[in-house]
Amino acid sequence: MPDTLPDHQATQNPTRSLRLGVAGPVGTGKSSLIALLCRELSGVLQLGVITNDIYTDEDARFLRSAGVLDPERIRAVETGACPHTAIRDDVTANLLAVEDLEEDFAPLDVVLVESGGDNLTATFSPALVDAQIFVLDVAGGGDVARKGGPGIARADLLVVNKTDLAPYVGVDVPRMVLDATAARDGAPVLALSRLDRESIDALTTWVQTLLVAHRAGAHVPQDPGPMAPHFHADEEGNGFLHTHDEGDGSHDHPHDHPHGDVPAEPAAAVGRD
Ligand SMILES: Nc1nc2c(ncn2[C@@H]2O[C@H](COP(=O)(O)OP(=O)(O)OP(=O)(O)O)[C@@H](O)[C@H]2O)c(=O)[nH]1
Repeated sequence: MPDTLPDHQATQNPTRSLRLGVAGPVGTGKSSLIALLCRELSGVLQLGVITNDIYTDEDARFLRSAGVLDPERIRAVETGACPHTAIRDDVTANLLAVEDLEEDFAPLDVVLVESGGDNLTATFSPALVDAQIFVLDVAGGGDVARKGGPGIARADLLVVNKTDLAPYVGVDVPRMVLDATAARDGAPVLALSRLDRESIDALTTWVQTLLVAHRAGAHVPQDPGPMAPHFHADEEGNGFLHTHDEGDGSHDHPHDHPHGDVPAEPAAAVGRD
């Protein structure tokens, strides 16, 4: 736990929070990790949460029903058929949501932004978040961290979640952490379980230490780089290859769905890879 958290008055912009992204594949525990942070830190920090879902507010509803934060401080962005585009290329809808939250509950310390459950390489734009956590779980297999993409390699923190399940899925957690640390050139990797008090304390300490660095101007947001090309299924059971190489939301498939904004007409099938 850091010794002191400088208060807002000491910062250049008293209404500007630390914006912290949480990304990772479907079901690895992003919403649960955010709920955990809210439960642990809402007594000492002013928090807000933005969730991204394709065309529901399911994650926001889960978090509101968890009763860990004033429901008014949890807001949903419906992202349309390319959920990662809203956190990577066209971040407007998310930025507006973050700024509204910061204004309505000023001064906020931390705004957590959850990406829609998405593929293995989803990354946030540094235009949207100051830092990002990438969440894997042991159920995805011990190899996944080693095979990783830009989120795994260059997020500010990699979480290997649900370590309590490791004995049931035959994963060697210390080995997985070592592999992940090597894939990240030594950047931090945290083995986490909601049942393991020590790991929860390590997570909250990491966030508070980051907040101190952010307020001191010592934290420099990193761009983990563009997402790797990935596949989306379409309604006919075919699909298209989707890239973010140009960093402007452009990609190589014909389509009529919106990017990063509330969808006018949600598509029926979206590939989650
Ligand atoms: N055993 C165990 N289960 C966990 C842990 N953390 C989360 N889970 C469970 O994992 C499942 C998925 O968790 P979520 O938080 O919904 O995952 P998510 O990444 O937000 O899911 P999407 O938003 O659908 O991508 C839920 O059933 C959680 O209860 C943990 O530490 N241990």
